[in-house]
Amino acid sequence: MTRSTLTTPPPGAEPPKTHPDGPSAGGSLGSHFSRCFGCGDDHPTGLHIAAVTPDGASVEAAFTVGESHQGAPGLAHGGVLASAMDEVIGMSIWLLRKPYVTARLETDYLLPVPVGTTLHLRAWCTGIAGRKAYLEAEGRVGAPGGPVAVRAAALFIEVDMTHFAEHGDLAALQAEHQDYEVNP
Ligand SMILES: CCCCCCCCCCCCCCCC(=O)SCCNC(=O)CCNC(=O)[C@H](O)C(C)(C)COP(=O)(O)OP(=O)(O)OC[C@H]1O[C@@H](n2cnc3c(N)ncnc32)[C@H](O)[C@@H]1OP(=O)(O)O
Repeated sequence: MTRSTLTTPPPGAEPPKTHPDGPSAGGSLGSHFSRCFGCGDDHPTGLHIAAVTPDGASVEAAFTVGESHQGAPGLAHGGVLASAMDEVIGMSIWLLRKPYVTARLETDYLLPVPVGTTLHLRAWCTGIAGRKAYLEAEGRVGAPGGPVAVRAAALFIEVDMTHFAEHGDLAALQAEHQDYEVNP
């Protein structure tokens, strides 16, 4: 991965501490929002990514590139692949049960990905420094051990729930996150 210094954990970064309320090893993560483009079951044209955590610390998902994901004829659009990376990275940091948002996403495209290909996605956190979380992801062709087609590195920033209330749709947030108080 040709990641930049901005997505590389600084000296002294700590390993992530997963939350006891998060899924245990082998568990599925579920969707964080039903209309999310990446994972929402109710999104009509979304990616519908469903992930599991093999170890409670990283996430894995399979994503099959469809007709609606094309850029060049018959080949996946790079922005769609970056979205899939962003989604699994976001899922992996959600294991900490703290709200984070993407601040920076770097993507390496190593192989063309034809329509019909199933990418085996994996994401994990490489360190936490204050509000900053450093994360990586990869997409492998055809099998979990297949050739790497896409790699990503990201910087996510921890926010509080008011971020979503102030900038987003508070009613939709409350409808699906009753367990969170916006102003505790
Ligand atoms: C519905 C409810 C769900 C609940 C939760 C569940 C979520 C469960 C999974 C989600 C799965 C979805 C996966 C997709 C995730 C998305 O797509 S999120 C959507 C896309 N991202 C955004 O909309 C974020 C937009 N940006 C912002 O809101 C603000 O810029 C940020 C990122 C919150 C930072 O603003 P801020 O809080 O004012 O912080 P700021 O002081 O500017 O920066 C803090 C530090 O980070 C650094 N930094 C900030 N931005 C950058 C950058 N781009 N590059 C490098 N460094 C940066 C700063 O330099 C600063 O460093 P230090 O000076 O401390 O060393």
